[in-house]
Amino acid sequence: MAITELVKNVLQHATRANNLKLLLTLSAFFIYKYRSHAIGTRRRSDLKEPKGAYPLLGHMPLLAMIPGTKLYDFFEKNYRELGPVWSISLPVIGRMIQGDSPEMVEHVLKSNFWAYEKGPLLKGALGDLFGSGIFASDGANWKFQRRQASHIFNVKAFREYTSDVFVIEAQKVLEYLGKAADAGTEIDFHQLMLHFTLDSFGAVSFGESFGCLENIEGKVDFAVSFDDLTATCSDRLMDPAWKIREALTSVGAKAKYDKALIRKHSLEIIQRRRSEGFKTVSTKKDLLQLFMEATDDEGEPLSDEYLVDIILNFTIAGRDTTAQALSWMFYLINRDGTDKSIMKTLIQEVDDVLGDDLPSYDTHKQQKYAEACFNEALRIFPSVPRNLKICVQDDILPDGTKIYAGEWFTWSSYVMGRSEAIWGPDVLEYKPSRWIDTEKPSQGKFSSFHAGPRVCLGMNFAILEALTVIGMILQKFELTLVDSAKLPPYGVSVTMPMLEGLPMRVTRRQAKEGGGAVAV
Ligand code: HEM
Repeated sequence: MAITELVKNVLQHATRANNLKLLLTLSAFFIYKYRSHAIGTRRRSDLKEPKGAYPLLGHMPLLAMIPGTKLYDFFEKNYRELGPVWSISLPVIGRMIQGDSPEMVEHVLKSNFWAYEKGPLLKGALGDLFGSGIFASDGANWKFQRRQASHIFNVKAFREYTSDVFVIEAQKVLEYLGKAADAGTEIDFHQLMLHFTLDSFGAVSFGESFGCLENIEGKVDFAVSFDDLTATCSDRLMDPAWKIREALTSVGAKAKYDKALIRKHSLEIIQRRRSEGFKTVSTKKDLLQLFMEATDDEGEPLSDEYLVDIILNFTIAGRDTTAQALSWMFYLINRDGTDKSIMKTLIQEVDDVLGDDLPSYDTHKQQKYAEACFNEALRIFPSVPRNLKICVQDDILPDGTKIYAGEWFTWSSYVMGRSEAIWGPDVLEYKPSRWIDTEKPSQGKFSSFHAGPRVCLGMNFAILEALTVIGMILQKFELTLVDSAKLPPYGVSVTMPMLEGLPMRVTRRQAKEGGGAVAV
């Protein structure tokens, strides 16, 4: 009753002049309240912040002005100037507390795991890509998928199956390199690796390659839609108004089209598998078959839509990350200033371990130096350079910083991988030897594969895939950068793509007595 009276009163006095006064008073109130931080966020004068916050908008204008190819440099600069803990506030998204130290990362991802989640904002932005798959899920749904997948990834037959797939797909890479070497044409190594990992994933997931390596200069619809949708979803993470932007531009319709194409293609494969059954001459099964044979907690088989989500999540998780790491590794080894003995040691190991033979599931365990090269590249250019989790229970970080429910904890493996305090004075040097005969760094120190209960499930899978293709390429070819002085610009995404690819030249290795280089 009292409210009705109040509303009546306000309406009676709601002249144009009064409305203006009310509006001005409210605006003044909000501008004063949010004078140094974004609307909707808590004021945190206890935290260091980069200069340039606006009333109501917080750091949004500052972030919007940073060119995409300099985003992580902004984080690195703040780390140097403000220390490992600092914060920004953004409208709609909220307050982000950056904590770039191994202790903080271990605290959030391991010790206090249940106080942090992916949260609805991430699910909304990435939902078209991830659906209800493992990446965007929390709680019971995440737990169920993690349990299923952990089991499957440990099945020996599956590991052997993947190993065979990588060899078959890497052979197609060699054919392409052979042609480029003979014709003397430059290649885009980054694109080649993206094709290799997508085709390998097609074969591992669905039992059939997507055919990208057979059509390198052309376009495969699935791959194009997959890339475009990944880029669209990544852009959403930087733009609180993405829904409006997409509704007003053609981006929204294209995202719908891409999502429909990818899902239709995946569903067709699943339905074909259901009607025709799994044809195999051995005991080896692909990922789809293993998940189709799995049951949920009630003992029911998984639905087709759910299977699509699961398989697509694995493809997204494993495709770009591994291809990017391989590309940055070949860049780092060949760039000006890198010790030339690194490549020689790597080739020597390939010759010693593989000779003229094809790699197998067992040989990759002996490629210790190649694995060190791969990890060292992931330290300097982590495939997931920046990450975030939303706090769901008030918490205190190891340095005493409070973090309240609804605020984000963010961290950057890119920044930590370049920190002298964490890695020592030679941090910017590409130095695989730091991985040899030393204790494995903690997950907090080397966080490129994440940490704690949600640590990357495909780490060994990625290493196996990488070592297979590295070994097979170096058995037969020498690769050099077209411009060894140029740092390839990175693109802003959830991962770390090379914006302009990686132009390389390729020559055949000279045949050597006692094995090593042979003709393709
Ligand atoms: C160099 C290659 C790779 C890197 C650097 C990498 C890194 C990561 C990172 C940082 C995460 C955490 C993401 C997050 O939750 O925000 C992650 C999660 C995950 N990765 Fe990888 N990954 C790689 C390859 C792979 C491959 C090949 C697969 C699959 C075969 C895979 C499967 C997964 C899955 C399923 C998760 C989600 C785990 C969970 O939420 O419980 N990854 N990976």
